[in-house]
Amino acid sequence: MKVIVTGGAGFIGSNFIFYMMKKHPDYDIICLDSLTYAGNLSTLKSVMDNPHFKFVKLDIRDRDGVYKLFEEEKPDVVVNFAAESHVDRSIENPEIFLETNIIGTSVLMDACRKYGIKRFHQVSTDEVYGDLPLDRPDLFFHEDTPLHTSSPYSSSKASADLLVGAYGRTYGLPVTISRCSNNYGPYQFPEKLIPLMIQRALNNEKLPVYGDGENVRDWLYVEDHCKAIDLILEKGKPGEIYNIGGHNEMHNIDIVKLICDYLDKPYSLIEHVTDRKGHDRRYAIDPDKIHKELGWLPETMFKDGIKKTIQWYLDNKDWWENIISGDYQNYYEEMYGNRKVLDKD
Ligand SMILES: Cc1cn([C@H]2C[C@H](O)[C@@H](COP(=O)(O)OP(=O)(O)O[C@H]3O[C@H](C)C(=O)[C@H](O)[C@H]3O)O2)c(=O)[nH]c1=O
Repeated sequence: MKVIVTGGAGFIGSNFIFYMMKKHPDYDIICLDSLTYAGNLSTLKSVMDNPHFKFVKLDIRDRDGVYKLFEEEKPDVVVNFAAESHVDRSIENPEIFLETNIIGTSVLMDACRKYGIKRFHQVSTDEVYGDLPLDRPDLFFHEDTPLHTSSPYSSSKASADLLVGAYGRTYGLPVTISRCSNNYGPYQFPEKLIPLMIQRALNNEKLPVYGDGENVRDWLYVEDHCKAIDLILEKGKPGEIYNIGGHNEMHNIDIVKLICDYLDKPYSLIEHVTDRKGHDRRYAIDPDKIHKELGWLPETMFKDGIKKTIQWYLDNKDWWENIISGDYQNYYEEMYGNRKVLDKD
């Protein structure tokens, strides 16, 4: 089995490569990644010399490059993790989100059509469903919940999902889609809530919580997510969508306080700042379908996953210190500097 993993030098993609190489040591894995700011070759150093692994630096928008790769490699399966994924960046600069997330996905699927494929799997997000109100804890996203996006990021992912469905129906491409909730774990780029707060708390820097901090996210340990995708590749039905949630809803402010507690840092570091534009209030997935049909359930309790994650960032300071130096630091200071500190009451 030959699997192309796009975006494999990023957070979820790299964790998926590690998971697959352990679970299926006989599979050949090709990582296709353009190494944007969020992709890191150093993340993949433990697999670089494995004869079943190959890294190819390529942008999924590069049609000629993608076709050439497919012609040479004749992959059986493509799992598309490659995406611009950060909501705040999409609000500042939507264009690259549309190009990579929509056009890039269509280029990959055109290559699949041209060279043949057993499965094209699209890694998507629960953000395509929009948000749920805080005062209706009885409501959850289901696979047939209407798409109702808020940000340029989620709109680009929803557009890609629609295209994937269309390629399945019109061209008979064997496609599946998964929509996950918020992932956390090792190798996450420190612009996302959990690693950002860990890294800043360790440096005794202010912890910027958007708005009142009551927004809810459903946290999924990245390895559980990887297991679910592997199951979908093995047992999922072409044409189907599977939601993958952690069944673990938490308010942002509680996560930030928990990180302070683990790192023995004072809550006085926490600063409520201008809210994200269009900020989704609550995400919550009902994982019933993937549980009933494929037997998947999240295995990692949040209290264990967050401990493992914090410990990983403590043990791998070199990895993230390297990443946040230089350009990223300047970018972050600019973004963060634009946010006003809100009064406490
Ligand atoms: C960076 C940051 C975030 N936040 C808030 C904003 C959100 O309510 C929550 C999580 O934010 P983050 O940007 O880490 O993740 P989401 O916007 O929920 O989106 C993430 O999860 C979905 C499923 C994807 O599909 C996205 O690709 C992924 O980025 O913390 C703050 O309060 N302060 C901060 O400095």
